[in-house]
Amino acid sequence: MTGPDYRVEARGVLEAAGKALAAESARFAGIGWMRGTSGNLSIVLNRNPLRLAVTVSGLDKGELTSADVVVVDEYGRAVEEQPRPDLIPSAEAELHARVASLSGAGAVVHVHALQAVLAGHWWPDGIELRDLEMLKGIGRLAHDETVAIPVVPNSQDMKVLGDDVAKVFDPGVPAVVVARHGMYAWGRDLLQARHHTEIVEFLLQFKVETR
Ligand SMILES: CSC[C@@H](O)[C@@H](O)C(=O)COP(=O)(O)O
Ligand SMILES: [Zn+2]
Repeated sequence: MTGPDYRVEARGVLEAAGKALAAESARFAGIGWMRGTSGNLSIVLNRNPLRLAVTVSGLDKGELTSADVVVVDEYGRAVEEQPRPDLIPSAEAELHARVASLSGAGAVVHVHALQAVLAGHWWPDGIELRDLEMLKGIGRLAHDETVAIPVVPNSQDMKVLGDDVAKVFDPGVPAVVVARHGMYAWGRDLLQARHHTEIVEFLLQFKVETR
């Protein structure tokens, strides 16, 4: 393992990740993008083998604590060696791992943000955007360039969802909409993943409201 050895540094690393994930969840819940138990977040702890700290499943995302975090592998399965092996990782942990692996991102955000769901409804084959200043916030041009946010159909099978995301994955677009479900966005760290989430939701709201 090239990153932190969980048996030695595990608790400190995981606690810091759990603290960051809980704070970020509360932030997204506060703006209505993680209503109820919806949404989940992850931070990549190690690349090879892939290990992510992911939020636990089924809790109110506005009320997570730093302990509500699980270490998962590339299939989203909880690894054996961790402080709380009894905790259940997010039902979507496998998709987080797939996105992290496809994109090389350091953090992945999944929110049930309404404009993403509406845009996925209107443009199920991809959402085209152009000539908007906010496109610069996802590393694209504000003028004369068309950027398409990919859309995949929803599924309860994370392998199917992951394969669909892989088919439409664009390394120049740090987000994908899951139709009738929500949005995944990612970045080099949790802060950039947050920024991408906020910017894409803004862009999608513009698109929906000007259709
Ligand atoms: C109303 S939450 C629906 C869930 O199935 C899922 O889509 C979600 O975002 C949260 O799942 P979780 O397992 O708590 O991470
Ligand atoms: Zn979801």
